[in-house]
Amino acid sequence: MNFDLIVIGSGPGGYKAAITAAHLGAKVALVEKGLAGGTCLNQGCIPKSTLLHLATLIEDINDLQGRGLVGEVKGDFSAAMAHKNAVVKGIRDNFSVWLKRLGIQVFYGTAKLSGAQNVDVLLAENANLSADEQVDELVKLTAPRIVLATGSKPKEFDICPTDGSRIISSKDFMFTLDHLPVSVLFVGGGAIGTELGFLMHQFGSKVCIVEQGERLLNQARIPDRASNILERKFKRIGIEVRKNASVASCEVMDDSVSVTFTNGDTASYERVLVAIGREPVITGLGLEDVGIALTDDGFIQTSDYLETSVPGIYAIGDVKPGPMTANAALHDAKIAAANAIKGNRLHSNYFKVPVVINSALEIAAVGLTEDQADEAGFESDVARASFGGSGKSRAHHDFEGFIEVVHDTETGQLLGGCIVGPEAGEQIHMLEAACQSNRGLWFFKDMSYSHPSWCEELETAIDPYTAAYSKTDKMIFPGIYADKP
Ligand SMILES: Cc1cc2nc3c(=O)[nH]c(=O)nc-3n(C[C@H](O)[C@H](O)[C@H](O)COP(=O)(O)OP(=O)(O)OC[C@H]3O[C@@H](n4cnc5c(N)ncnc54)[C@H](O)[C@@H]3O)c2cc1C
Ligand SMILES: NC(=O)c1ccc[n+]([C@@H]2O[C@H](COP(=O)([O-])OP(=O)(O)OC[C@H]3O[C@@H](n4cnc5c(N)ncnc54)[C@H](O)[C@@H]3O)[C@@H](O)[C@H]2O)c1
Repeated sequence: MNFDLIVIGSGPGGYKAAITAAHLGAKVALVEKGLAGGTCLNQGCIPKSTLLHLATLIEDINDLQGRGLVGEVKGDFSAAMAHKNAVVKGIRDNFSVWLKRLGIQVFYGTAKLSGAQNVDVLLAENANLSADEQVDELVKLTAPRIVLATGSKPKEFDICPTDGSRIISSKDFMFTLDHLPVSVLFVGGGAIGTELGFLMHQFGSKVCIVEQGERLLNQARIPDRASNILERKFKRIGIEVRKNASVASCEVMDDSVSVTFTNGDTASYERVLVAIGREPVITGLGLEDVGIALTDDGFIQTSDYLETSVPGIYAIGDVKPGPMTANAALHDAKIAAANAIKGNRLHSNYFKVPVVINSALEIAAVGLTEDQADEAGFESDVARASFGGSGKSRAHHDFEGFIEVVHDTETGQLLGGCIVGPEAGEQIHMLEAACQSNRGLWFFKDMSYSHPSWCEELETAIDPYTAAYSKTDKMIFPGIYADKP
């Protein structure tokens, strides 16, 4: 069967690439061997967001006790997991219909490259089909362009190998955990440790996070201030954090896991959840047969156009180097699909892609941090505001959080920033748009805001700086302030 484009994997990378190509007029095949929607829909973003919404509501409602609300709210973990399953199933059941409407042909089966323009699909043992619907059939697809979007899986920790029961991964958490453990140790204080750790704490588990690095969320794009405020809140609400530490040994007992930490301390937990990162899914894809080069750590190597070492084959999302987020996979997908159909023109640029963590505080960042801006040669400065004094925070009785706006002191160009606080993951789009405009700091000055709103603090943050630039008479940016000397 001939197509213009074959996409392997139906996660956010795969489905967005298929849709983008279909919108550009291409005849597209999409192949999926597991559950439609990939990691993000079935064991990542969507189920996590469903559960964390409940966890945050528990906190918000209980924080307002005695301020017009009475009756404490408690989580029901089993019911929450059932609700999460229904939400995910609802989206997944609609998946094929949605893609079919766009003219995309979906094949449920395992794909393997059999040439630079050929994909063999074994239609068998498909999780989306019932036992009677299963077919064991090889379908041969051809297309001049192929997109690999096969995603990633949890990394194993050899000291604590997962058994799907006492020692689990985030995948086991999403698929098999149906009751709330009394206590949980999270190995890894990254995105999963901080998000699922907060979630389980809110439902009533006793949570400890052990992180080998010197801070939580130890990634370049999240500034120290954001990690620190989250850690302080964890301590305040009773989540234990062990930094610069790991697990030295781990023994599974009848009803618990006995753990010795690297500093010699010992403790027992009902469950251990290992979240020390993820690794690309490449086994059985036939990459060696067609000569696709890998990086030293096993990701599919790509050019800035997201093309692999074999012309016409692209790789996107978690399976290639770069941020392992749905946000990045969606960004990649638009670029790779457009390049595949229209010729290589677009480059990936992860500074444009926000990172958002939904934990005890919502943390969102985009662009360059101050350190990254300095390293890149900018004369950077950081404009700051805290939410504590704002009308919205007082109205909502929700005072924690801040805004940092990184900008170039020479030109006022916005370079990036971080927002910590309510709806940070929504507010960050304002900062992202501002960074992409040539209005610099004036972007926030020119806006009219609703009041009270969280976003008006963006103007509060940059106010002292625009005043300073006005005095220099520099008219670097167009806009209502720059136009009127
Ligand atoms: C607990 C958790 C929470 C997360 N929360 C967020 C979040 O809130 N926001 C965010 O941006 N990111 C989040 N992520 C990360 C996000 O889920 C991933 O970055 C994203 O799913 C990657 O998309 P992808 O398309 O590259 O791969 P995936 O979503 O992993 O999809 C790959 C698909 O390819 C299929 N496949 C693999 N091999 C083959 C083959 N040979 N033939 C056919 N099909 C194949 C797989 O079955 C899978 O369905 C989270 C991850 C986890 C684990
Ligand atoms: N909101 C989101 O965007 C979101 C949410 C969840 C997951 N994800 C993505 O999924 C991927 C996997 O998440 P993750 O939390 O597993 O990885 P991560 O890379 O975010 O964090 C892993 C953490 O584990 C620590 N670690 C590694 N080995 C350790 C050890 N032996 N002992 C103690 N700590 C150790 C690392 O220092 C790191 O801080 C990430 O790349 C992340 O981007 C994204």
